[in-house]
Amino acid sequence: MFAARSASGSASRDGFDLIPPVVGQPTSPPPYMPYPVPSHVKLTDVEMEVFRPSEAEFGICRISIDRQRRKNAFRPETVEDLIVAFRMAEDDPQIGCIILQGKGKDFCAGGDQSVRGEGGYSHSNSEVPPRLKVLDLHVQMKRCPKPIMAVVKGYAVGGGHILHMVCDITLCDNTAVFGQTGPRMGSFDAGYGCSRMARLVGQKKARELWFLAKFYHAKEAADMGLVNKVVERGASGWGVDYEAIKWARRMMGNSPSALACLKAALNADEDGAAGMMQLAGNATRLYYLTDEGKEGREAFLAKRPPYWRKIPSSKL
Ligand SMILES: CC(C)(COP(=O)(O)OP(=O)(O)OC[C@H]1O[C@@H](n2cnc3c(N)ncnc32)[C@H](O)[C@@H]1OP(=O)(O)O)[C@@H](O)C(=O)NCCC(=O)NCCSC(=O)CCC(=O)c1ccccc1C(=O)O
Repeated sequence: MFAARSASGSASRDGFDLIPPVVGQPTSPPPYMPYPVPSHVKLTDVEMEVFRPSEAEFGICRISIDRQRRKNAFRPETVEDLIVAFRMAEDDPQIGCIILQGKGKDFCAGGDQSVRGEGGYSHSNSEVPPRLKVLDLHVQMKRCPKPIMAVVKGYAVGGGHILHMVCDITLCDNTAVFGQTGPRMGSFDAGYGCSRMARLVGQKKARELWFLAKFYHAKEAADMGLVNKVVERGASGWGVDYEAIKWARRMMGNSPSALACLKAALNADEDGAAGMMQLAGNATRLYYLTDEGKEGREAFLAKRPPYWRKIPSSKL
């Protein structure tokens, strides 16, 4: 039961107190288990894990880029693994929230420059000129109906910085460093790398980030609106991982369909007709559940005219 509302109101009475306490202590690694990846799926550059806080809750799927020798820079195979991993997490009805992180000390140092050839990134199966397909991954992440949260430690630069910006929420610890390097490296992202950034930090600041290609520490990034919360790393280094579990449980305690529709709505203006289509798809999905939607299907299958007037909701 809720306590009686005080005259002045209270920010702590927002329902969070109804969620059971956080599991585990930040002195040991968070209790993720290997995700049950089917045997026909081979992930070489990405690790998938799962943590379900309790039987009553959805699970959190944690997707980690694992190329630590190159500061988790992504090559074409990494992007393909991420596309597969996000698809699995999105389609899994047991999963309520997805976390994207880098394994080890860094989030991601962008596109792997050592496999970048004359026309793009070399890959045996790629078209000519080769490309990273990372823009396809960005679109997939934005279309995913589940919240995606970036957990950033160390460098999130170049294409790695864009990956965190495309996520719905970003948490980081005080080791995090953010920035674009493209203009120094002979690269740029004129897609979400520009439009999303300008929406997050404003046009002037976005131009500063791209034109100067500077790096920014966690607090500066948070002050600019790139980051939701900076968490003290703590002695163990797991501080932000436990905070991420807390945020995920908080989101997963809310209505999944409400979150999916809100995500689509918040993306809609940036994504033009494709964004409206995503939002509209949710409306059609909900409509299928109405008596009116069912009557249309039943009438067709019974080879009779639909009888709309028997349904009160047809007055709309
Ligand atoms: C991140 C650094 C500042 C870290 O510096 P430091 O701590 O000193 O570590 P290093 O010794 O430099 O790094 C250790 C080790 O990792 C290798 N490495 C780091 N980053 C990369 C990388 N991006 N590619 C390949 N290898 C990398 C480094 O060489 C070291 O290896 P050794 O063998 O020990 O020498 C610093 O590392 C740094 O500045 N890194 C580069 C950051 C960067 O510029 N990233 C790429 C930007 S371009 C991009 O991301 C592509 C964007 C993209 O994909 C795209 C987007 C939109 C449309 C199209 C595309 C597209 O298809 O291109």
